[in-house]
Amino acid sequence: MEVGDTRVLFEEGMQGMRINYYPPCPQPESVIGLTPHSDSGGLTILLQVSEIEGLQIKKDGIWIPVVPLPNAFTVNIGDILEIVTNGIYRSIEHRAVVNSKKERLSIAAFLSPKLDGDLGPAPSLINEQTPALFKRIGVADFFRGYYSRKLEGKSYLDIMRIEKDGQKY
Ligand SMILES: O=C(O)CCC(=O)C(=O)O
Ligand SMILES: [Fe+2]
Repeated sequence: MEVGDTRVLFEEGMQGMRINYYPPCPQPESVIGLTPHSDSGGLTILLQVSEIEGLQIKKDGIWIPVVPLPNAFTVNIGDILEIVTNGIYRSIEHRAVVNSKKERLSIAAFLSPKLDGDLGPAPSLINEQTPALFKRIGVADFFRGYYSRKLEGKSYLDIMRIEKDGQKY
């Protein structure tokens, strides 16, 4: 992949930050802290404060805890990186569960492209053998669509997939 393909997209990009607070819950199995989703941006840098467990990723249909390491960030791949790499890097579906005794805090920094461009698979990755798997879309329209829906696994990314012979790839 040519460096310029990512530079043009992420140069002068945006950084958003979300602080999530999960109070303790006496019936943790009956609630969810944060519903399953993939992050919209390029990369997410996440701090699981005080190393309290709660983040889980979905791998082969199974939820797996991401055990926080002391003094370490967790880095998640977001939907935009999946689109730009034409599916070579996959965004990760994740959720947060709550704890019966301990409160939990996480701080997520989302690194995204600037709003006034468009995004799609990097031109240097596309040829006849490996056609584009995702549509091109304006960055602002992409985020408008993402935030106007419920968080629901990777369902928004599925809308971006190009349909071929009646099938989405
Ligand atoms: O609390 C966590 O560990 C996950 C937070 C998260 O996925 C998000 O803010 O998008
Ligand atoms: Fe997330």
